[in-house]
Amino acid sequence: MIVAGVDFGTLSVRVTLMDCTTGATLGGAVAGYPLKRSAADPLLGGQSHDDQMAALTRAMREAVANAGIDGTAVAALACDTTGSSVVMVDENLEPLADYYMWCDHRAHHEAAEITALGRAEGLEALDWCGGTYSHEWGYAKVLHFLRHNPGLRNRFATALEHCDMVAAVLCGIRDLSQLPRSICAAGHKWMWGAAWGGLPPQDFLSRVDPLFDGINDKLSGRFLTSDQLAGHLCAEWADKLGLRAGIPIPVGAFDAHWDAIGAGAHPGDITNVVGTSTCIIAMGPQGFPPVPGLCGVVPGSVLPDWTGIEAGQSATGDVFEAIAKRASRAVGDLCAEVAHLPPGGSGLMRLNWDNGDRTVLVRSDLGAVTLGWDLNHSAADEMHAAIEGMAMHVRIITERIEQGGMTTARIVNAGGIPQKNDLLNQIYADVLGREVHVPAHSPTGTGSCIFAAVAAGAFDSFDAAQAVLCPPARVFSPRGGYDDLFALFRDLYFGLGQGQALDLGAVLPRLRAYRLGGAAARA
Ligand SMILES: Nc1ncnc2c1ncn2[C@@H]1O[C@H](COP(=O)(O)OP(=O)(O)O)[C@@H](O)[C@H]1O
Ligand SMILES: O=C(CO)[C@@H](O)[C@@H](O)COP(=O)(O)O
Repeated sequence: MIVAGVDFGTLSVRVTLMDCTTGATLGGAVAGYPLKRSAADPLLGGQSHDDQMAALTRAMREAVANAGIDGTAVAALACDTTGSSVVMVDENLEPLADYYMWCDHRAHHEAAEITALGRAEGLEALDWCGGTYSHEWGYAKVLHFLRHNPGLRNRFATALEHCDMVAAVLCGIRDLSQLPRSICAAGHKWMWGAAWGGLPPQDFLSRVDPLFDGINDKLSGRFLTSDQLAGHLCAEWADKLGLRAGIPIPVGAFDAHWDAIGAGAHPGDITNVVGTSTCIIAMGPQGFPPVPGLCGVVPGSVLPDWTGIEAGQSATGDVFEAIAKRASRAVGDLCAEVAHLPPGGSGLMRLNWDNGDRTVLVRSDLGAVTLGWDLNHSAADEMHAAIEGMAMHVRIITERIEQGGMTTARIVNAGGIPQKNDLLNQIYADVLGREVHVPAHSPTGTGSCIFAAVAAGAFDSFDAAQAVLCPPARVFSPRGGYDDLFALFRDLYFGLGQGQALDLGAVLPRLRAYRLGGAAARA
């Protein structure tokens, strides 16, 4: 049986075709679409629905062609997308404007208003999102749209997450009350929770702004986990994509969540999806509580019977890229220069707040701090400190997840960067004091193939599908040496991050000692 996994990223969509019997990838293709930015409005990150769907058509046809199969042999199709990437539509599901992509940050006032009132009123749903409503999330974007587009308010019928819009369009769903609503998207970005009856109370939203009156009725639909079907491929889109009408399409979800499944993660594992930024995904037991700073905790968001936990770092590869660019060097070259350094050997400690802090401080206003500079430091030293800083930040997040009652089974490094940077994988293992499991080859698209395969009935469990479709793992074993440095990092992370004064006289000599120790170790 052959299935198609579709992964809508920020700049392109990738289609992957896999054989469920052998686990082989038969073919794949990528097609791009523009992310609309504006010098006049630097917070805007827009994208056209038509551009996305045209790219899907191109990528699907190319993938089928290069796999050398007949498109009618594809037995199911599943789509993951970024999020919260939101489109406002009319009653015919026609977009009223471009998507507010996840990286669109125009709605920061609206998010702050939701957070302030939610905290003042002790809104339970907010606790499950980590206690702060983000400017990247759905309700903030809807309110921004309604405030700034008075002429379109009458036509506004509903808003959809990208994964739900794609599924609805492909299935030809027109009845708004039947729209698929991914619990992954609704739970992590729209404060949806079965425990409090679904969306947050309408009267709370109306108190944020009367423009929200009636919004929850408009957000109706079938709120489902991704083991359930959104529907079946409609004739119109079967024709466009060159596939067979009627094949099943499961409810979609976010890319990072399905990346974790594609990388072979199981309940109890913590998966770092390391790319331009990092999404950290875990699956805890049922009953896992809300934990401050984790955004968020959503039963069923990754796998149906487990509690999905999401956390993250606002910039990872972007930080490496910025350091390399300032030195007119390549990231990989700088890493090769410092691959031999022992723990703390650069003598620098870097708090990677270049794009704020998503987890656990939840402060978008922070900027990066690097301590310990002397006249001999190079960009390569800073790169080493940046990788160590990322790893130590991951350890803080891991500890926070464990405070909720999860015992970590394995650390999995997924996403693009672990495929090209073994120094990073090794430092993560050393800092975390645990084995780090890295897929032996890139599993991009494997997650969506797994959800498609289960929808098609090729496997009777996600475990069984992962056993056949996921790549084996390379394992990086911990060499230790980081516990003291991490204790210092943790003091600085919480101290500086929460506005406490810093005793440089106590910190800098310790960093210098690490540098000198490193030099001695090299001699
Ligand atoms: N050798 C490398 N080591 C670490 N990061 C790298 C390396 N080469 C490129 N990068 C960074 O990887 C990021 C892209 O990550 P990737 O996972 O491929 O994409 P995305 O996050 O868009 O899915 C960029 O920020 C880039 O600067
Ligand atoms: O934040 C989420 C999910 O919550 C991601 O969709 C978002 O970071 C997009 O990441 P990518 O650009 O696909 O690496």
